[in-house]
Amino acid sequence: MKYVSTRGNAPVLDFEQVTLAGLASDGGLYLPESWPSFTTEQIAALKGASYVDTAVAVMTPFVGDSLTAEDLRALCTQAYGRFAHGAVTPLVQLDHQHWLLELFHGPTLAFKDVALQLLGLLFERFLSGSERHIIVVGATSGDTGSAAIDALAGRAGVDIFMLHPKGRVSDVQRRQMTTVLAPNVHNIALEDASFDDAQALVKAMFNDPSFSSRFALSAVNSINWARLMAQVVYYFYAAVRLGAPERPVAFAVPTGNFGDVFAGYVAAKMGLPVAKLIVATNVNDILHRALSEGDYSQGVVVPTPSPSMDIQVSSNFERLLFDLGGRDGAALSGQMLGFEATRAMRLTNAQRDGASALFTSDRIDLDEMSLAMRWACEHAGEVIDPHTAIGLAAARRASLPADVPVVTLATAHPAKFREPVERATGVRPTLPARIGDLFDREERYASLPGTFEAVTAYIAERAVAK
Ligand SMILES: Cc1ncc(COP(=O)(O)O)c(C=O)c1O
Ligand SMILES: N[C@@H](CCOP(=O)(O)O)C(=O)O
Repeated sequence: MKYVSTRGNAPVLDFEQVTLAGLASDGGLYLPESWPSFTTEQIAALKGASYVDTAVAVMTPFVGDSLTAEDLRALCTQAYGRFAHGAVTPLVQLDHQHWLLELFHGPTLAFKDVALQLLGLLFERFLSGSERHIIVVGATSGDTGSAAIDALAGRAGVDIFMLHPKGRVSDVQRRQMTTVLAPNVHNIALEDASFDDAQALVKAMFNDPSFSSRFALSAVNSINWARLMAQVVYYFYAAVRLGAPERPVAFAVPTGNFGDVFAGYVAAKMGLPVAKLIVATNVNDILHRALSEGDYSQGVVVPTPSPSMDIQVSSNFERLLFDLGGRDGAALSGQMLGFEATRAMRLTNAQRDGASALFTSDRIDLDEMSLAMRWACEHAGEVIDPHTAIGLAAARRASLPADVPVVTLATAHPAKFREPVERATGVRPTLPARIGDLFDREERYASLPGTFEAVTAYIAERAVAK
């Protein structure tokens, strides 16, 4: 499998290269040069398959020659062996039509672990036997940071610099990052910044030749293709359990950077019968406006009780626009450069029509989010986190035929967001025993102004050069 950049002007790479590269050198994002396709029989053969078996089957076409089948299986077995549930991503039924797909049974209690546990092992595998030392730079609104740090802490050949917006992640999320004291982990709290500012700084580091030529930069955000590839798996795993390939299934996805729901789009392109992908946003609703009105214009980020979705520039939307716009790198590059200059763009008719065939969207406000948490607790006995609640609220409001199962992606454990959960439901979720002492652990992080100069100077002082 070969990978091409959305902006059409970067080298074509194989899977190993694309995993280590992260962002494309032309500022674009990599994606496969064509979508692998599964027949109905191949999907039916996944019935009863374990999570690891499903993962191997779904990811094999993407890894190409970079890993043998045995290697891929061994890495998946190791990555998913750390999950606290035997099904890895279990389904829980809420009522006759609605299910939760619990993606938070990994080490750091959010869906990010599904991909990042594997990505950490892929980095190790691809770096082993070489002298290379990679510098991972990442941005987090709370969950990617802890999952990436857990996956990379103490690994040889890697340093990780993780930027989070100071005061805009939950206390549990912050401590899950800042209490990891391994020498290769560097947490940076950006003062007066949003996640979007942090993400823009990360992209600027890749795009700045004088900085990026000094270090072997790599990415753990969903700009890295390998992240999305691993997330495609649970769409297959869930849909097959609910009747695919004979019965189409809809998914409601709490959305911010558009990575998780883009993985659903990839699953559909591969032949999985997906009835609808419901993109659920909080009041930071750039994606809802883009999908419902064609208006992709950046608003001011409003802090909410679902901080991981407080995002107004959704990196992976570029991948969708590229694919829907006929994969014209030059045209997409022009569209994205226009957005970068004016912070606004209109979707083309082809992009809008293409998106509306599969996607629908909704914007969920604070009251609707709390009501969904209360409904899940009172009617199904499930305590859910604010992000999941946004997905569930949109799922319950979507108009879908009654015979289509609707799966809401449960993206985080409620204990990561104890205050809003307790306010809505009266239940204060407890931290799982393995991190029960989180609030007794020592924290370490640097507070920096959110400027390119301050952050790159800090990294350059500590990072191993090429
Ligand atoms: C708990 C949680 N839910 C939903 C999202 C949104 O996912 P995505 O950014 O892939 O759209 C995030 C952050 O990515 C998250 O951490
Ligand atoms: N919600 C994320 C934001 C970054 O998203 P990513 O999927 O691109 O890594 C977070 O929790 O950090």
